[in-house]
Amino acid sequence: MGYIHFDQTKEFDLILLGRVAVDFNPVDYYMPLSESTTFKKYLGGSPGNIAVGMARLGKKIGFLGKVSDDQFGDFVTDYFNKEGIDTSHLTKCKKGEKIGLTFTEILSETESSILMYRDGIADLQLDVADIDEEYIQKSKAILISGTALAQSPSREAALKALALAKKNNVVVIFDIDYRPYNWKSQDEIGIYYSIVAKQSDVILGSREEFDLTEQLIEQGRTDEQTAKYFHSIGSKIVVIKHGKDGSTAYTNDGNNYSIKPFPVKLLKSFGGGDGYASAFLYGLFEGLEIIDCLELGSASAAMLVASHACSKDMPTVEALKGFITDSKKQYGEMIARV
Ligand SMILES: Nc1ncnc2c1ncn2[C@@H]1O[C@H](COP(=O)(O)OP(=O)(O)OP(=O)(O)O)[C@@H](O)[C@H]1O
Ligand SMILES: O=C(O)C[C@@H](O)[C@H](O)C(=O)CO
Repeated sequence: MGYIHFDQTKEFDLILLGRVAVDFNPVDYYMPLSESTTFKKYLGGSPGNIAVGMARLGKKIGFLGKVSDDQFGDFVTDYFNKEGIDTSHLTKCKKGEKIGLTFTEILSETESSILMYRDGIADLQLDVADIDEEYIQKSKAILISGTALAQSPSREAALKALALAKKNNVVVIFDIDYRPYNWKSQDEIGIYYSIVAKQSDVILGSREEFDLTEQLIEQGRTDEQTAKYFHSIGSKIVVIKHGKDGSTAYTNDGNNYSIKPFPVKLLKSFGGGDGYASAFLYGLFEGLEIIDCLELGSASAAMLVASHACSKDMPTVEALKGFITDSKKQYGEMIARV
């Protein structure tokens, strides 16, 4: 059943709004970051990773974002260009703002942390003047990444993009994407996350991220109560993730579909969410059944937590489907289906 109507006449499948950053993942991992000496550099930033993931899956992707006017800004822009992602609206800051740097600490297969350098950050300089209605009109959907709401002027830019998407019948996808670093207060998180979530067709987040979103609406909701609420005000699909315990998609016809993680040898515990989002959304654009979209998302997530990188290790359709086939051969057809 098609829960989301995408206008097939549009040039872009998805335009993402938010940060693109630079990840430095230690080569000498399974030790404290303070002891690591060697790192690999990758494009990073959750929406940046999702953009790469969806481009790898063959989707036509645009991006609304700001980067630094330096070699790292060039790196991510060139990377997007090589992946076929439109960078016409990925613009450079003019006052020396710096791109986000993410140093990851991989203590063990299951313990990781992320040290973010985000002072004077470029991506939060996205301005309402950068939000072009003609660009948004060209897309089936936009994805707003929650961290873009953390500070002005990016906050107002994201809200303008939201308003223009609604005005032009462009599907709105909200990846809640909570990163504490740039938020000034819990109240601001509740205010701005709820504004966007209430107007979104698809919402993706962990239970904790939905709790933050609902803190000024009603606290302590169950997943079912959360989904029912957002469906009652217009959301079509609510996806609630529970890490290694899997995830569930709630659709506005009252059905829900759950998926478990694919068994995989973990290398790191982060990056799964970006693989999950890119492959799940790919499935939606392909018009697949929700359970098939979830299976793709769960498989991509597993591939990402088993990899050293996020963006660089995003799978192609062939690799993703090969992983699923191999997993089912090894563990059984229902390995991830609940
Ligand atoms: N140990 C694991 N083995 C296999 N898959 C996993 C594991 N941990 C997480 N995943 C997959 O990754 C998905 C997303 O993970 P999680 O719920 O942590 O989202 P997230 O916090 O947004 O991820 P990220 O670390 O990218 O921000 C899970 O729903 C699951 O499918
Ligand atoms: O989202 C971030 O800013 C961190 C990313 O750069 C990093 O790749 C990650 O943790 C992805 O989930």
